[in-house]
Amino acid sequence: MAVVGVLALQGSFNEHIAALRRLGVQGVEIRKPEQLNTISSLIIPGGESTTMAKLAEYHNLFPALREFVQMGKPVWGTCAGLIFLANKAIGQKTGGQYLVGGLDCTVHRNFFGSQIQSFEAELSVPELVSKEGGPETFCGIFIRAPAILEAGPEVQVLADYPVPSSRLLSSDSSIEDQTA
Ligand SMILES: NC(=O)CC[C@H](N)C(=O)O
Repeated sequence: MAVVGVLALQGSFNEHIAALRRLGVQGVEIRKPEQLNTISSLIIPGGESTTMAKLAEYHNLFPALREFVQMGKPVWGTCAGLIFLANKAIGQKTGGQYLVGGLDCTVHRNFFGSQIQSFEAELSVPELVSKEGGPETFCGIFIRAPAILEAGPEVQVLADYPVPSSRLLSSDSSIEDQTA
């Protein structure tokens, strides 16, 4: 059975392990730097990136996570996990937070607002359909979701969500986000 590591500090790691199980893949909880040596791919789940970063720092995970990414091993980031993987983040709490980096993009931490503004939207995924078949759209679940505001030339965008230009203006990078 294939094995995938799931960073299990905070957030939806159980849900990711359950999703892997449904696909016939074993998810292994990762909490310590040395455990990264036992896996060849990793998922960083959604949750709360500031809290997750503090826990990762406490467990001295950042150097090992950065090395894992730099080795070119596959890493999937969901929501807070995406924030971890971004080279640059804006809208952070005072003092900022550590990032793993490796994904050439700028992410806005709480671009779509607070928890109560969470929503679902059908996203068109032509690239996935042409490669893998399946339905034309994918249901995106935006739970206090971050947004990628800029992506480097090597980043392949599989789906996007149109936002009103007023929203872009109100997500000024100089404003620190205190919404948690
Ligand atoms: N669903 C999520 O993972 C939300 C992430 C959240 N915006 C954060 O900063 O961590």
